[in-house]
Amino acid sequence: MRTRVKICGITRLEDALAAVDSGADALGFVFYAPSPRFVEPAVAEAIIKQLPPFVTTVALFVNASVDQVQTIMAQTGIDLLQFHGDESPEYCAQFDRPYFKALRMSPDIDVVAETKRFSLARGILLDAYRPGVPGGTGEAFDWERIPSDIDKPLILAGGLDQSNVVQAIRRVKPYAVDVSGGVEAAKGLKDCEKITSFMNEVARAN
Ligand SMILES: O=C(O)c1ccccc1N[C@@H]1O[C@H](COP(=O)(O)O)[C@@H](O)[C@H]1O
Repeated sequence: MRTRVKICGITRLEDALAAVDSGADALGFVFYAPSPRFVEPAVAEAIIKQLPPFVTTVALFVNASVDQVQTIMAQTGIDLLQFHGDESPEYCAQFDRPYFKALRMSPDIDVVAETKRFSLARGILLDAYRPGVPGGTGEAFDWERIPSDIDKPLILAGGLDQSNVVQAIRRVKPYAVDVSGGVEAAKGLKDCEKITSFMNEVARAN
């Protein structure tokens, strides 16, 4: 099966359209104010309204209030929620929208047990662990640590770029890959050539 691609940290329409033109399946919008990729909901709304059909839009949250998630869902019409903090399964499941849960690969994490805990998640995203930083570190983790018996679609993230994504796909065989820093010109600004190269490499791996 073809590996799906999510390009995260979209803040500009031109980056969104470049990602779509290159074949990205999903676009991520970061609604976590401390992130350099934070996008105002009104800006995300304007971008989303100009997208062609059949592109999945994803809202990324880190320990957001219920009210914030609901407000952004209503304003942007986002398709899918990505919870990248310490949210509980009950918290994640309360919204009227499908979600996937990000797990950070801390030294003692039990990925299989955590995946079972988030039984209603549509997928599990695995990201690098750096204490005190919820994500978007640009760092990869040891893919050998990924258990083979995860019973949900696996989204691989963390330090992916054009130089390592083929190896990552062939080793891990994820349902999807998620990239942010690896296709940027500067934090929050995508580089169209890097997006194209990344997408070409994903196609080569499949
Ligand atoms: O992108 C961010 O700034 C961010 C902030 C807080 C939580 C997650 C964030 N991004 C997600 O982190 C992973 C890995 O990103 P990278 O490719 O290593 O830069 C990815 O899922 C982003 O969506």
